[in-house]
Amino acid sequence: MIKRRQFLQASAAAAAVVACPSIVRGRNLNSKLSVAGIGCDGKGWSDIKEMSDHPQTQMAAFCDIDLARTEKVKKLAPDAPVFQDYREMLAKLGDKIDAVTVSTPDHMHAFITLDAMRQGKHVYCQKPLTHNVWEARQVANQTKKSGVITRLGNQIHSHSVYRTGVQVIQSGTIGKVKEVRSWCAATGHGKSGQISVPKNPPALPKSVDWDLWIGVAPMRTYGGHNVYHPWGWRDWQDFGNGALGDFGCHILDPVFTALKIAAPPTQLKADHSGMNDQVWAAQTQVDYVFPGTELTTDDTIKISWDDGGLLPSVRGSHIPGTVALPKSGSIFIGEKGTMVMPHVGPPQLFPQDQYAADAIEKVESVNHYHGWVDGCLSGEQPSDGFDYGALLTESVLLGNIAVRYRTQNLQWDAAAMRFTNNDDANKWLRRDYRTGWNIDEV
Ligand SMILES: NC(=O)C1=CN([C@@H]2O[C@H](COP(=O)(O)OP(=O)(O)OC[C@H]3O[C@@H](n4cnc5c(N)ncnc54)[C@H](OP(=O)(O)O)[C@@H]3O)[C@@H](O)[C@H]2O)C=CC1
Ligand SMILES: O=C1CO[C@H](CO)[C@@H](O)[C@@H]1O
Repeated sequence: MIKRRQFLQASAAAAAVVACPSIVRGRNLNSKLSVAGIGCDGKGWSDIKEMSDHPQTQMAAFCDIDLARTEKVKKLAPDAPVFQDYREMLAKLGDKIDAVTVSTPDHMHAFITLDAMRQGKHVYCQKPLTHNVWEARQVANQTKKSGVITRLGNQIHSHSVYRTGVQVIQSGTIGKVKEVRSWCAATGHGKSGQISVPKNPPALPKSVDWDLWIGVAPMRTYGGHNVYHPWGWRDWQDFGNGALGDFGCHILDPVFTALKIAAPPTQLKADHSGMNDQVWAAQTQVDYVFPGTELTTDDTIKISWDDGGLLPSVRGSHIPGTVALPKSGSIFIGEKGTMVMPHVGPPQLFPQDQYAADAIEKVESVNHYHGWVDGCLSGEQPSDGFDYGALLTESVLLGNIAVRYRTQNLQWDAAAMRFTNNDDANKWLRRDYRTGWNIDEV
C-alpha cells in the first residue's frame, strides 16, 4: 500500500512534471498533512493555530528566528522540534514535512516560499506575497513548475462579507462597474515610532538571530523592540511595504475577485505625503487603470487607492452626501447603483430606496486555512493560489513604485515587465540581494 508521504510527494511531483490542473493529482482524503510553521508569533501564531485545528493536520516542526517567540507553539505541539533557521529545518526534516506556512515579515516571503516550493512543499504564505514585483513573478513561475497547492494568507477572502460583496457584483445587482475607489485608514509609517535609523539602539536580545531576520535585505543594526522586529518592519522600505502593501491585498481582494481582474494595471499615477528614503509615506494616493473585464462597463477600469486617513475624492452620484463612509473599504460605482464594501463589514447598496432590504443574499464564510489543508490533501487548488496572489501583489507593489514618482503617469508593460515611459522606475522592480541570500530567476 502506498504510504501517506509517498502519496503526497508523488502527487506533488506528478503535478510538477506535467504542470497541469489538480484533477490529475488524485485524492488522499483519509491522510494527515504534516505542516511546519515558519514565523511562530504574531500572525504566524494564528496561522499555525488555525491549521492545527484541522482534524487532518499534524504540526511537524516550527521555526522562528526569535526563540523567545516560540512559547505558544511549544505548548501547542510539545513534540515538534523548534528551529531558528528554516533551511536547517527543511534539511533535517524535509522528508517529514508536506507543507509550510510562511508568516515572516514581507522581505522574506519570496526567499522562503520559493525554496519550499522547489522542495515540493505546499505553501500558505502571508500577504503581500512578496516584497517586490520581480519576486512576485518568480513565485508565480515556480508555482507552475512545482505544482504544489498554494494559498495567499488573505483570510478575509473566505469571509462571509467579502464573499457576499463578490456575489452582489457578479450577479449584476448594480449593473456593470464603471469605477472602483478603495481606501484604508492605516498609515505607511508610525508603527515603528521612527522615521530614520535609530542612533543608539539597545542590545540585541539573546533569543534573536539578527542575521537570519535581516535575510535578503542589506544588513543594519537591530533597532530595539518593535522598531523593525517584531511589527515595526512594515514602515521600512527595506522590509515592508507601508499601508498599501499591508492592506492592499486585503482591501483590493474583493475588487479583483468580484471583477475577475486578470491582468496587472496598464497605467498608474500616485501622490504621497511624508516619505523619506527609509520609511513609507504617511499618506498615499494611487490611480490605477486596469484592462476591463466582462463585469466592467468599459475596456478599461479605474481603480484608485487612498490611505493614511484619506477618503476617496469621488463617491459617485448614488451615495447621499450625508452617508459616512467606513474607515477602510471600497466603493464599486455601477451603472444602476453603487456598492459600499467596508473592510470586513457587510456590503451596502445605494440608492437605498432602489434596493429592497433583501436585495443582498448573504454568502456564508468558509474556513480559509482549512481550505488550503483540504486542497493539499485532495489536490484541488483553492481559487486564490499564488498565481492570483502574485497578480494582486504585483498590482499593489507597482503602486508603491508610482509613489516614488509623484504625479507622473507611468505606463506598465506587463508582458515585458517594465515601465515603458520611465526607465528609472524599473530599478525598483527588484532589489539587490545580500550575499548568501540571492534569489535565482525561475
Ligand atoms: N492576514 C492577516 O490578517 C495578517 C497578516 N499579517 C502578515 O503576516 C506576516 C507577519 O506579520 P506579523 O506577525 O505581524 O509580524 P511580526 O514581526 O510580529 O512576526 C513575524 C514572525 O516571523 C518571525 N520571523 C521573522 N523572520 C523569520 C525567518 N526568516 N524565519 C522564521 N521566522 C521568522 C518573527 O520572529 P521575530 O519575533 O524574531 O521577529 C516573528 O515571530 C506579514 O507578512 C504580515 O503582512 C500580519 C497580521 C495579520
Ligand atoms: O489585517 C491585518 C491587521 O493589521 C495588520 C497590521 O497593520 C496587518 O498586517 C494585517 O494584514
